[in-house]
Amino acid sequence: MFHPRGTNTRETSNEPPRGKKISILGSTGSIGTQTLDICRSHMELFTPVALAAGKNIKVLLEQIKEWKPLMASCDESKLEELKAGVKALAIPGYDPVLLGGPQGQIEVARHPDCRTVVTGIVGCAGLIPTIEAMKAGKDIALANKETLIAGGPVIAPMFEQYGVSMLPVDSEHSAIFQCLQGIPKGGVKKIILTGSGGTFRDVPLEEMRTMDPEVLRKRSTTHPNWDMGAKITVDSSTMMNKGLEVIEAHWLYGVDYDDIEISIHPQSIVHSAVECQDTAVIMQMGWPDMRLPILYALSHPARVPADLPNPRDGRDFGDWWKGEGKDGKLTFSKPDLEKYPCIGLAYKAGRRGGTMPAILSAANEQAVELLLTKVIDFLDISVVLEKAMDMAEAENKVVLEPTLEDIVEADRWGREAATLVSKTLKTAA
Ligand SMILES: NC(=O)C1=CN([C@@H]2O[C@H](COP(=O)(O)OP(=O)(O)OC[C@H]3O[C@@H](n4cnc5c(N)ncnc54)[C@H](OP(=O)(O)O)[C@@H]3O)[C@@H](O)[C@H]2O)C=CC1
Ligand SMILES: CC(=O)[C@@H](O)[C@H](O)COP(=O)(O)O
Ligand SMILES: [Mn+2]
Repeated sequence: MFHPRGTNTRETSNEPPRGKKISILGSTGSIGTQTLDICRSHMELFTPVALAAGKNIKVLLEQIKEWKPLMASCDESKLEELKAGVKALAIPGYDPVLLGGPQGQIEVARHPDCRTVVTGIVGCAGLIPTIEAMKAGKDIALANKETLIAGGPVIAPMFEQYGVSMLPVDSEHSAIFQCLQGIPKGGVKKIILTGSGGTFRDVPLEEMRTMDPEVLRKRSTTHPNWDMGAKITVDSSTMMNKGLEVIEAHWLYGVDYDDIEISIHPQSIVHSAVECQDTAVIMQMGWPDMRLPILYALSHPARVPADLPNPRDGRDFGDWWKGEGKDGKLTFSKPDLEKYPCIGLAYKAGRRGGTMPAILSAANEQAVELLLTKVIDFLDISVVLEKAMDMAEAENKVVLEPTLEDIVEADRWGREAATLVSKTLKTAA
């Protein structure tokens, strides 16, 4: 039942890496900028050689000025602006390769000098660059969970085929990976994914139903503990993030859905746990700070010194042990599946397998976009997703042994289905 695949790494030395060259997809986002923070604090260990951004040219140019990567890419519509910006920097002797669009991301992902690609792009847009990176023999430091959730059936066989690893950056999966170090094969019984419960964790469902939809929408883009991009923050509010993480854990660790549990842990101090066959439970703890999982994905198997105080108040993790303030308490409870229907939908999609997770994840990306653009309300999200999954069954859209083309098509169809369903909702209203 438990068979780690992509996390079987080719690293053999416990010594810290020296000058490991990395590419970053989504360098201007939350994960991307924190990866560069880690490079900055560990200059001798990690060197970014290629950066891929979307439309944020201002931040990309600041990064180019600081890091002088050999290659940079951005959205096609911004390429001329990027070229002009780099020219205006007038860095003597510096002449990087500048690219645009999906091909630019692919070239960054498979840059000949890079060893590991940090995938901090958001959504299924990361699928093809990640696959191309693996084909080029690059290790993946995976933040972009949507890629593995949609592409799992195609990506899983590639670990052995190309001899590459996929180490988790997602905090829960990093926690599991850290807990697994030293547990012998066959020693694990169950994975316990912790989740904060999101911004509405203390608001009863009945009250949410009576709240102003604009208030719900605005609040759903805030997180009680983590500072992250908009899409994943909304996913935390619906707890679809945890549902997606169940599917991510299935693919990363080869674990059955029956052996993955979710626990609500409002403090986000325990990042996940592994229950062993002998009933021991091993947890990994730390501040809600992505810099640690990013660092570990890049330094594994070494543990390198780092100074990572709580990003929200600057305290050292040692302060936590003194039981100061609210952090002195750790609580755990079962999720309310009526309040968080997305959890049930994710288990259902995962168990169905094939392209159903790709359909669900794509429909969810679209539903979040429709929420942020005020087309649907927060409580509509799970309704849209359930209807999209039903539609996929009714129209025989689930391919059980998909090719990459089937997954790309499932992604396209899932978005379209969510849009169609959302129109039905509005008409009904
Ligand atoms: N943030 C976090 O703490 C965590 C994030 N993750 C996962 O990491 C991934 C990134 O999340 P996060 O950093 O929060 O997201 P952000 O929204 O902060 O950043 C997304 C990055 O991807 C780029 N981007 C977005 N869409 C596209 C596209 N279609 N093509 C090319 N580039 C694109 C953006 O470019 P630009 O801004 O220049 O337009 C930006 O650099 C997600 O999959 C998320 O689930 C997982 C665990 C924790
Ligand atoms: C930081 C990280 O890994 C996120 O996925 C985080 O876990 C989101 O918080 P929730 O626990 O609320 O989903
Ligand atoms: Mn997570």
